[in-house]
Parts: sequence; C-alpha cells; structure tokens
Amino acid sequence: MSESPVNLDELRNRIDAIDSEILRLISERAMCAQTVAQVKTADDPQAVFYRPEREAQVLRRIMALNTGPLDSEEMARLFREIMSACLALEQPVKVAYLGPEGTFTQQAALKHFGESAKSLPMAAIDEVFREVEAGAVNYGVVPVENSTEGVVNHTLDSFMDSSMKICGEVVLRIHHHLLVSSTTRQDKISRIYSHPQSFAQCRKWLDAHYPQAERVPVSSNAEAARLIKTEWHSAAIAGDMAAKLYGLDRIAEKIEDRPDNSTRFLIIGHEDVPMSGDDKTSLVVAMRNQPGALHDLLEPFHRHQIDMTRLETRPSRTGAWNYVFFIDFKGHVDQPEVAAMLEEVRVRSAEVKVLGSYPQGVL
Ligand SMILES: C=C(O[C@@H]1C=C(C(=O)O)C=C[C@H]1O)C(=O)O
Repeated sequence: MSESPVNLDELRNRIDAIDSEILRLISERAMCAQTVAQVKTADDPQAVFYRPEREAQVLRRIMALNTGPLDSEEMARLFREIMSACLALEQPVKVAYLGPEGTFTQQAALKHFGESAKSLPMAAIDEVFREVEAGAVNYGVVPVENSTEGVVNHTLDSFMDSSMKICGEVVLRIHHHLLVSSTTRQDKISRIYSHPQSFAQCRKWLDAHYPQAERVPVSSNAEAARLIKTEWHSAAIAGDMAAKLYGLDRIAEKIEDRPDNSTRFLIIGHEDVPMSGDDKTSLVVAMRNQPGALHDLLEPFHRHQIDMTRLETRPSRTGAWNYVFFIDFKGHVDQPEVAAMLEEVRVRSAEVKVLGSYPQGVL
C-alpha cells in the first residue's frame, strides 16, 4: 500500500486538541447562560428563562456567519442542541404536543426546543391548549397547515376559544415511509394503516403500488405503526420517529406525492414575544356581514405594504352565515407601520384578536 500523504496520527491529535477546545468553550457558554438565568431571576423570581426571540437571533447569526464546509442548517441544528442543553441546566422547558409519541408533532417540538426539552404527548389538540393554559407545561406544539392538504381546522377553532398566544412556528419537511415489522409477509400486504392526512399525501403512490390494499384511517401515524406490530399482513405509513420508536423496517421511503411536502406547527404559550427582527403575526378577524367586507379588510394591508402570507376563512359559530378570517402576515405588532395598519383593520371589523407576533421559523 502506498504511503498516505497526510499522517493519520497527526490529524487525530489535531482533532483531539480541537475537541478539547470545543469542550472548554461549550462549558464556558453554559456558565454564561447560567449567569443570564441568575440575572433574570434577580429581577423576577417567576422569570421564564426561555426567550424565543433571542434564540431565533442566535441561530440566524450563526447561519449568517457560517462559511462551511458544514451547511448552515446543519450548523444551526448543532447550536440548537447546545442552547437546549444550556437552558436545561437551569430549567428544562416542558412542552405538550399532539401525541402519541413518535408523531411528526413530537419531531417538530424537538426540532424547535432541542432534545433537552421535556416533551409530553397529549391525546388531542384541545388538550394541548388546556395543558398550557393550566400552567402544567411551558409551551404547546400543534400542527396548523400542510402544504399538500391545507389547514388543520381543529387548531384554528381552538384559538377562537383560547387566550393562548402564538410564540413561534416551526416548519417540518414531512417524509412518509411504508413500514413493516419483522414478521410481516411483504408479498401479502392487504391492509395499510395511517392518519387520513398521510393517506391523502401519499394517494398517488398508493394507487400505483398498492391499489388493492384496504386503507384503514387511524388517529395518528404513530398509532398506525403500533398496530402493525401484531398483524403479519399489514403495513403502516408513518415517519422516521414512529419507525424508530416501534423498530419497524422501511420497505419504501419518501412515498409522499409531493417532494416539498411540509407541515407548519405553532408554538403556543402565555407570553408576548418581543421583536426578533424577522417576525410574523397571526390574527383572527370577525367581519360585519356586509357587501365589500373582505375588500375593506384587505385594503389596509395593501396600502401599508404588509405582506400577507396566509388567509383562511372559518365559520364563526356565532351565527349561521358569519365568518371569521385567520390572517398571517410578515411583521410584528410593535412595528409602527403594523400598529397603524391594525388600527385601521379594527375600525373596519367587528372584532380583531391578535394571536401573537413571533419569530419566523429559522430551522
Ligand atoms: C441565555 C439566555 O437564556 C436562554 C438561553 C439562550 C442561549 O443559550 O443562548 C438564549 C435564550 C434563552 O432561551 C438569554 O436570554 O440570553
């Protein structure tokens, strides 16, 4: 064998030295974060350590500074975990999510808060709201829209009855796999379990590959994964977390019909979040039932050049033909032009409820 041009031992010694340095710096950072916690509690013993706007700024700064060879998202993910561990030193963030364990919502919760957060599965979206409202957890994570299937009505409806604030958003690329257990007869699959949204997102693939199999809708992908453990003729459609949790094999990967399939989740909590420099705001607006109402509502957004990113209509539940609008736009309520626009919308509408201003999803 020819002599390698670089000396492996030398390189490994260098890596060891770099690791010692990284270790020292991470510990120094953790001590700094501990001091921040002391400063925060000195002012207010009930202070919440977690600051969504600051975390978004830290991650954005790292991504802007990064020059490779690791890509910026990968680098931000590493820093996400460092921050999560630093925060957990003081007080692990407790997060309720739409369960069961192994769902995409849990994946979204961990992506947003890092692996050191304590995540607790809830059986339904309104339970997530209730748990946050009761103060049993610091934050909640619920799905709100999918790029293929549209809005999660249950989440929007929950906001109408709740005083919870939106403190953040997280977008997750959703990859579905066809999963089987070690005892499944792969040539005899006659039944496939999944959540109705997942079936809808994989419809074409299923029509092409398993046209004869019975599609059985269940309450979550994780539940689908759990069920097939004992059925030799069944498969499940679910994501990586569920596959790992139940020790299942992927016989077909990334079977979603659209390669850009993603779901947006909202983080709900008690506090208003200060500006991070790149924020979004969500509103619910009830309009008076009169001609031109929608035009009147949209006109101030246009005039103040505010970028609306979403507009959804839902029945208001107060009268047979009254509607409310869920609106997302870029900007924060503390920005003067946003405040001016909101004032005009208030005058023109029956009711405006600001659900929250929060940092745009970073990762
Ligand atoms: C250290 C702070 O507290 C927490 C920890 C952070 C960090 O590790 O960088 C950032 C924001 C907070 O969630 C802070 O507010 O600066």
